[in-house]
Amino acid sequence: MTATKGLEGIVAATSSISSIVDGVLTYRGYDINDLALHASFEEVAYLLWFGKLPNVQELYDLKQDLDTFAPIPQTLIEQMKLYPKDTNTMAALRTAISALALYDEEADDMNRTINEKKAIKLQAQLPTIVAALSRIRQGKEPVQPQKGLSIAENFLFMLRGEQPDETSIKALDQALVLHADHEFNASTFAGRVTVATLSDIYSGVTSAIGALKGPLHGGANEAVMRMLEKIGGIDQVESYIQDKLNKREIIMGFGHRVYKNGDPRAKYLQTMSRELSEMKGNSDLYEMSVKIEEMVTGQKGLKPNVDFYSASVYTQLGIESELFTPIFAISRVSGWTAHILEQWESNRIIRPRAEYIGLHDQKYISIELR
Ligand SMILES: CC(=O)SCCNC(=O)CCNC(=O)[C@H](O)C(C)(C)COP(=O)(O)OP(=O)(O)OC[C@H]1O[C@@H](n2cnc3c(N)ncnc32)[C@H](O)[C@@H]1OP(=O)(O)O
Ligand SMILES: O=C([O-])CC(=O)C(=O)O
Repeated sequence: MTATKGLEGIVAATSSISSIVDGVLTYRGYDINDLALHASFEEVAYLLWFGKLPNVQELYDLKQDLDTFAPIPQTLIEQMKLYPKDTNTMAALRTAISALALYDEEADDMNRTINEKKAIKLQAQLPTIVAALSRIRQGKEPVQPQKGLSIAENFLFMLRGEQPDETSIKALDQALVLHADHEFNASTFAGRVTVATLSDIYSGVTSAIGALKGPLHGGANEAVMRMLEKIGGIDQVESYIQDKLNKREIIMGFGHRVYKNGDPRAKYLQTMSRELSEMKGNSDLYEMSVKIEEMVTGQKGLKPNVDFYSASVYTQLGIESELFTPIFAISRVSGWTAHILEQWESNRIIRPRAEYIGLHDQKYISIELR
């Protein structure tokens, strides 16, 4: 038995949800480029769960369900108010999603239709929870979700407490489409491992949130923003990045386990970042990001991943950096739950082996003699 560090190149299972072949990302066989330009996030979520794009009636029904499920229990809101105000938002989200299970009488029901309903429920409630966490942290009352809005619009509405502008809604909706699924990424794999023991969907999503939080995965978008803040301005980019490159330190938002010639999602976020900077008449963040990319790609050949330009996009949408990774979760919960449902379709517990490299033939010595 020989281990492969980080399971690189290991095919862990089959899946029909998304694929990355020769750098091309598809959801259920649809090219991400097509979906990014034409599909709404709700259509994409439906596609991931049910394997086909919805027709008008199916999309209408899904939106009705999302509207019905979007409010969260008042008791959960009261609990969230007791979380420390300066806590990490992903840690708070992980706790809240775990707690949400306690208010769902069907949490442990393994019926397929009921689990599909729970997937839609989680998708509907995650944005409500993230917006509520943000407002509570700022000492404000959470805003109730409004019926008839898209997930992107409703989230921005609950966050800001006022109707968002069309540009912000469009940008966020496209970002949600781009982040929805990505075959066996770390958080999806964590979710699948959890539910393969026949544990419940909330446990699977809680595990996935825990894995997404890390800066080598979803947490990188927040880390990119922290780096941009630390650099401070275009004139400091060169010395800061050069120093990191010389020290062979990790630069957040670059590199990828699967894409070696660039992440197909990054260009949309870059375009979005540029367009927002042109609209706002302030291109500082965008120009800093471009300069960083020139240096990192130029010297190391590493390309920006989905997290790099999302940082400047979300900041220009007026969203605080603590919400960047939770927004990733708002999108990815569609993929996580689709994978959980797929895992159960032909389940087997996920239990690989370890290559033992520890000591051998140790003899027990009683405690007084150690
Ligand atoms: C949604 C997402 O999860 S996208 C990824 C988000 N994560 C980040 O942006 C964090 C920064 N990036 C990284 O840490 C890595 O590129 C990962 C975690 C994404 C992928 O990790 P791996 O597949 O294990 O990359 P791996 O270590 O094989 O990289 C190859 C080489 O490039 C280097 N490298 C990879 N990414 C970076 C980076 N961002 N900055 C500097 N060097 C890097 C590695 O140090 C390694 O160098 P070496 O061969 O001299 O040891
Ligand atoms: O696939 C990965 O390893 C990480 C990633 O880009 C994602 O989850 O979107």
